[in-house]
Formats: sequence, C-alpha cells, structure tokens
Amino acid sequence: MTQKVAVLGTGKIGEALLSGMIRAGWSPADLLVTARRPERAEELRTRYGVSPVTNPEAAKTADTLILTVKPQDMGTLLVELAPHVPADRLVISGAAGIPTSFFEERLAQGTPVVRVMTNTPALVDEAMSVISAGSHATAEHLAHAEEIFGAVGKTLRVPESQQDACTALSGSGPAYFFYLVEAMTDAGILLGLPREKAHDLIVQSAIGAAVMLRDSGEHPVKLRENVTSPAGTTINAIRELENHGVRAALIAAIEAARDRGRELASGNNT
Ligand SMILES: NC(=O)C1=CN([C@@H]2O[C@H](COP(=O)(O)OP(=O)(O)OC[C@H]3O[C@@H](n4cnc5c(N)ncnc54)[C@H](OP(=O)(O)O)[C@@H]3O)[C@@H](O)[C@H]2O)C=CC1
Ligand SMILES: O=C(O)[C@@H]1CCC=N1
Repeated sequence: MTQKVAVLGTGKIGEALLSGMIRAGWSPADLLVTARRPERAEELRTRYGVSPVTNPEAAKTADTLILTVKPQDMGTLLVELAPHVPADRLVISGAAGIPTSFFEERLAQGTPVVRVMTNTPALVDEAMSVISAGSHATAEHLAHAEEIFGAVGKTLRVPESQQDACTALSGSGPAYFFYLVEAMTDAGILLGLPREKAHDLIVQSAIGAAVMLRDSGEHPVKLRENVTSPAGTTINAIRELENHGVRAALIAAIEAARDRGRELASGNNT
C-alpha cells in the first residue's frame, strides 16, 4: 500500500524536505502539504504538483504527518490537529526545542512521535538530520523517518536528551559557516579585492576544506597544521583568532543556541 506523507506548515524547512523527497522519487500524488496562506498553498501546488489540504484533512488522509511550523506555532497547530489524528499515525516534529512529550500529551494515547532536527542544506541534498524516538515510536517508525530525511542527506539517531545540543551544532550550524564566509569576504574587501572575487575565493576554499574534512580521514588539527607553515602567513592569522577569543566565542555561541532550545521547550516563546 502506498504511504502518504503530509508536510504541515510548509515553509523553508518543509519545502526543502518536500523538494528533496520529490527529487528522490516520491510521487507528488503521495505528498500532501498544508500552508497558512492560500497564496503559499498555490505556490506549492504550482511548483511541485502536490495537493494542498487543510490540517485536519492531512491528519485524516496521510499515514505520516511531518510538522514543520515554528516552535511558537506548534501548540496552536496541535489544538487544531488533535481531534483528527488517529493514534496509528506517525507524527514527526521538525521543530527546535519542543520535546516529543509535548506532542504525546496533546495527541491520542499511544501516538508514535519522532523528533527530527534537520538543516537547510536539505535544499542541496546535504542535510544533517538528527532523529530521536518518542516513547511510543518503534524501530519501524524510526526507519521510516530515516527513509524520509535520508532523501535530503545524512541521518543520525541520538537519544532525545541530545537534541538541543545537536540543534545548536548542526541545525543552526550552516548559519555559522555563512557568517564566517560573510566576515572573510569583508576581510577580502579590506585587502582591496572586489567583493565577487573575494566571495568566490572563500566559497571554493570552504568547499575544499569541507571535502577534506569529510574524505581525508585526518583530524581537523592535522589539516590546519598542514596549512600553517613555520614563520609563514597562516600562523599570524591564527594568533589573531586566538587573541580575539574566537574559539571561546564559538563555544559560548553554541552553548547559547543550546540554551535557547531549552527555553523553547519550557514554553518561553518570546
Ligand atoms: N530554518 C532552519 O534552518 C531550520 C528550522 N527548523 C525548524 O523548522 C521549523 C520551521 O522553520 P522554518 O521553515 O525556518 O520556518 P517558516 O516560517 O519558513 O515555516 C513555517 C511555516 O509554517 C506555516 N504555518 C504556521 N502555522 C501554521 C498552521 N497552523 N497551519 C499551516 N501552516 C502554518 C507558516 O506560515 P506563514 O508563512 O503564514 O508564516 C510558515 O510557512 C521550526 O520549528 C524550526 O525550529 C529546523 C531546522 C533548521
Ligand atoms: O534558529 C532556529 O531556531 C532554527 C532551528 C535550527 C535552525 N534554525
């Protein structure tokens, strides 16, 4: 029997996942989407050939519901959904912070819930998606979530207690790299390079470094040491990074992101 999957609240992450599933071979006929605004629903229908439905229709029709609204909107969505979700539906949450217990408390007793934190490289099939089971989710439910999110990149199972840390590292992680590229491009401008040229140099260096990190089997320290010649240029830059506390700033930044995930879980939505 064909499994129908619905993406509820199809914004940036929901659309990234939807587009990846279609690229991976899912039929648009088996995919449903919901949106808050009619023009957004039409955009998704035109772009992907999927059927926009209401949240209750999605709950009644689809075998798997993937909830990709903002954490702040999840409570309202669940109030609307709860009367319509049969307890055999798999509910997957893509939201930061919100624990699986939040869903279990609001849905029918025994509803299987899986929590997933993906990231925007899903748009280019290079996502990192971190997956945890709620208390009623079985190995089969986890495997199904892996099949869906595997369409857009790598997946990793973690205990739910590690989700806020993973959100801070890989969920938000692409933003840190974009920020770094932005800052390095500004440095290129300072040194007199045209912006476009500086951007291209940094992006290709980032791609090269990323492939080496993934494929060389070498520790990042060794890779950095290989670039850092005695009395050369790189060590002068590294000294400045250390002087400015960049390592400590990154550790503090990621800890702050983790803490915000915890706040979202405790209902602090401001
Ligand atoms: N952005 C990222 O990098 C990542 C985000 N996430 C998580 O993904 C989730 C979505 O984030 P993101 O895609 O950035 O946010 P978006 O705002 O782009 O997407 C959320 C969408 O949900 C819609 N929506 C809200 N309430 C309802 C409702 N009741 N019914 C139907 N649609 C609704 C919104 O409509 P409208 O357009 O009208 O506001 C919006 O289009 C969040 O929970 C976030 O924590 C996870 C990993 C990475
Ligand atoms: O900033 C956020 O809250 C979301 C979750 C991870 C990435 N973006």
